[in-house]
Amino acid sequence: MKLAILDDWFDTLRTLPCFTKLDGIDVTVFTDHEPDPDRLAERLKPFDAVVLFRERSAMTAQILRQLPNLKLISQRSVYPHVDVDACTANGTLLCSNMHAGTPSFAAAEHTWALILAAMRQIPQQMANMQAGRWQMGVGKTLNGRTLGLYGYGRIAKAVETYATAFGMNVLWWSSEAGRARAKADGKTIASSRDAFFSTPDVISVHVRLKPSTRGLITAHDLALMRDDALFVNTSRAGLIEPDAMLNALNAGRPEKAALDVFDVEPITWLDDPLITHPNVTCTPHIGFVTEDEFELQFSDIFDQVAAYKNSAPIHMINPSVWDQTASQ
Ligand SMILES: NC(=O)C1=CN([C@@H]2O[C@H](COP(=O)(O)OP(=O)(O)OC[C@H]3O[C@@H](n4cnc5c(N)ncnc54)[C@H](OP(=O)(O)O)[C@@H]3O)[C@@H](O)[C@H]2O)C=CC1
Ligand SMILES: O=C(O)C(=O)CO
Repeated sequence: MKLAILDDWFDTLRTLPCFTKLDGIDVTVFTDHEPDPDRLAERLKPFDAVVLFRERSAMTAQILRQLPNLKLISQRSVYPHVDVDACTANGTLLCSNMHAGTPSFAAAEHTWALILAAMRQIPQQMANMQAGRWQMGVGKTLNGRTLGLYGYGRIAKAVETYATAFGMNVLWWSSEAGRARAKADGKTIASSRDAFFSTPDVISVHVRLKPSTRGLITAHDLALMRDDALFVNTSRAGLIEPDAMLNALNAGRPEKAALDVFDVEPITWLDDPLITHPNVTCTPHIGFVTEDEFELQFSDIFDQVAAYKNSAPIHMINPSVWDQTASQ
């Protein structure tokens, strides 16, 4: 069996203990990204199976038509960048690890790393020290402040548990269905969407990107935020209306942003006005990048590949789930 792993840009999977589950399988790891569909199809022709590190290479009908011998696609998490109908037409089995590992703790912890770094100006304080300057940037205490959480899903709930430990008040907003679930769980929901944006000291967004949530957070929403507030995004940049984040920071509302996700990843140029903005704390999409999380998630993926090779039963999810989720 020949397996291609796509978009493992830093060749990290090979270092995981669970990689040994692929023993006996001829594995090729592609550390570059091939954006051209026909060239990607050409690249994949020799392979029986493909593992998608995340939603970077779309498995479209155009590609799958050229891969009649592709037997298995296993993708981490669930995104709509794999054409389910084309897989069915092709006889390609599509699996995900979605129901096994969840990325909630790693991403939630990283959300807090960003909040703390921004509130205490840690990157700036460290840069000053390393430049030989002993200066004191005055930070903000979290205790007693209000955290606004947008989206009532796995990561938002994990983020909330740490907020409680910091003595923060939590105010929620989500889709109507999310708000109904939050209300049933006894959470405090903002009286209106506008009230949600105008009240908190920190707002963190935890929503999936799909056609209906693209541009969900608008320039109007950001302009409602306090002029001393922090906006945090570890979900997807496409949830924010194009250019709204930079314009809002330049207008001074919110004061700061802490970002793990960007419109184009990886960035390939210097002087990006958002990333180099003095009021932005940023990281290169590392919310889920921990040894523990990788092991948890790819262990499932590699089990599926090995099960397929050994003709053993594979954990599958209902294809209709693919319609419910999406990303960039
Ligand atoms: N930075 C990183 O490395 C990582 C980022 N992520 C990202 O974090 C985000 C959250 O993931 P996770 O918590 O697992 O997702 P979940 O699916 O558990 O939760 C998503 C939430 O979004 C809500 N939602 C959906 N549509 C809307 C809408 N129109 N308005 C408001 N809320 C809406 C859902 O509510 P409902 O379903 O009730 O409508 C749900 O509460 C995702 O974007 C994911 O891609 C995840 C892991 C790592
Ligand atoms: O699982 C996710 O949504 C991530 O951002 C990591 O790819």
